[in-house]
Amino acid sequence: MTDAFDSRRRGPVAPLPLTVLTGFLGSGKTTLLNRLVQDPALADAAVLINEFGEIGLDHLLVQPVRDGVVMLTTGCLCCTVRGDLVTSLETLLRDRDNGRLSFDRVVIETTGLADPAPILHTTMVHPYLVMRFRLDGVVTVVDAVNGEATLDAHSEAVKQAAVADRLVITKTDLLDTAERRTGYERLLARLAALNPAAPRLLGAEATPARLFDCGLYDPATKSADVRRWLAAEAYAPAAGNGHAHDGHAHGHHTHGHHDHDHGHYGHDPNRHDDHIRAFTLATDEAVPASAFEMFLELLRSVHGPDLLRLKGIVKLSEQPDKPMVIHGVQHVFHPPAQLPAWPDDDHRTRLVLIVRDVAEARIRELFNAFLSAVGPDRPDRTALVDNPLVPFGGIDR
Ligand SMILES: Nc1nc2c(ncn2[C@@H]2O[C@H](COP(=O)(O)OP(=O)(O)OP(=O)(O)O)[C@@H](O)[C@H]2O)c(=O)[nH]1
Repeated sequence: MTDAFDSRRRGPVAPLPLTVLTGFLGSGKTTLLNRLVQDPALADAAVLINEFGEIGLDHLLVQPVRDGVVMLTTGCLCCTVRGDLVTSLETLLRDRDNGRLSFDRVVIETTGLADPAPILHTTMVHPYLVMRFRLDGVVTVVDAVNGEATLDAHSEAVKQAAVADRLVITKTDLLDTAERRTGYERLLARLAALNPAAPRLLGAEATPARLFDCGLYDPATKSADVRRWLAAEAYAPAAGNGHAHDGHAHGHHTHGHHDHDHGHYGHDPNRHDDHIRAFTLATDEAVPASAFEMFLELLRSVHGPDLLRLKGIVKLSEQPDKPMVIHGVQHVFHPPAQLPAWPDDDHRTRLVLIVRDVAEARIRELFNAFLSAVGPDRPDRTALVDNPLVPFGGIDR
């Protein structure tokens, strides 16, 4: 069957949660997966890996199901990626639809050097896959000992940390010298600044319960848990719009309480993480759908690759009681979802952004311009979009 409808249930099939597991070369992804696949909590999962060999499944009493797919005694399916990822996912879905395989979630392990964004794009942009999967979250593995050096040397590693919903810290057992422990403290502070909202889980804390279901929908309540998903409180205060949060990291699973100073620490001006900013925008004001769409379009077209992550809940003028939830990774946006009601008493538009090499003030100004909260020295919305002489004026870097 090749459409999104399951004839047995006569209706659209609920999209399957998809988790992307990323992390730098040697950070411990395979070791983590090896532990996870043995957990009965992954009995309903299909895990896509590059090679069975890497994960050393031999001792787990595997049962080959078909070429490239084995089932562990726990019920977890391990599948090697054959050809490209899209083909592998389509084949898996076909097998599931035909009752040949049974799974209710998918985990994809990326190769260490990979920028996770293309994988997210693949599943969020593909016209069929986007109907069948919903992004549950990005899990990024970071090595406690080598993590700092890796962040220094590789901008991809910084990006992997910045787009994560969960950070798993491995190799803390190797923090046996004062020097390593100090380096580790610095690493934690850097991760907190790069990605304030992502819980940092140490080795054994990285259980399926904490790694999965970090998407918008809470499977326990079958409703959207916007507060948890957005975690806006974890970000630095949303200064400048009068609706600032207090900016403290939410306490659970975080280790050490570090001030979020937007990455303005350290002495090396070329540090990759100094290029990353994480912040929130918030407002009470409702925004017309067309204006908000245009705001996103401008963000996307001008800052696309540098817009690492954007999540938000938006109060539209047309339907202020039914907020819209948006979710984007770089220039790709998940189809927006409309909620039947506000999930709690906080009825403000809140956007959380993680960007690279874009001044926070620029995006804040653009946002305010679209809200028509025009300052004397700022272009208003009309000037931004209607003035042919100043195309996209005022939103350069
Ligand atoms: N001491 C210690 N070693 C670990 C830990 N996690 C992983 N390792 C070791 O680190 C090395 C790399 O781990 P892998 O799990 O292969 O890392 P990976 O991210 O899959 O590596 P690539 O597939 O090369 O990207 C292996 O030798 C592991 O045994 C840990 O928590 N503590």
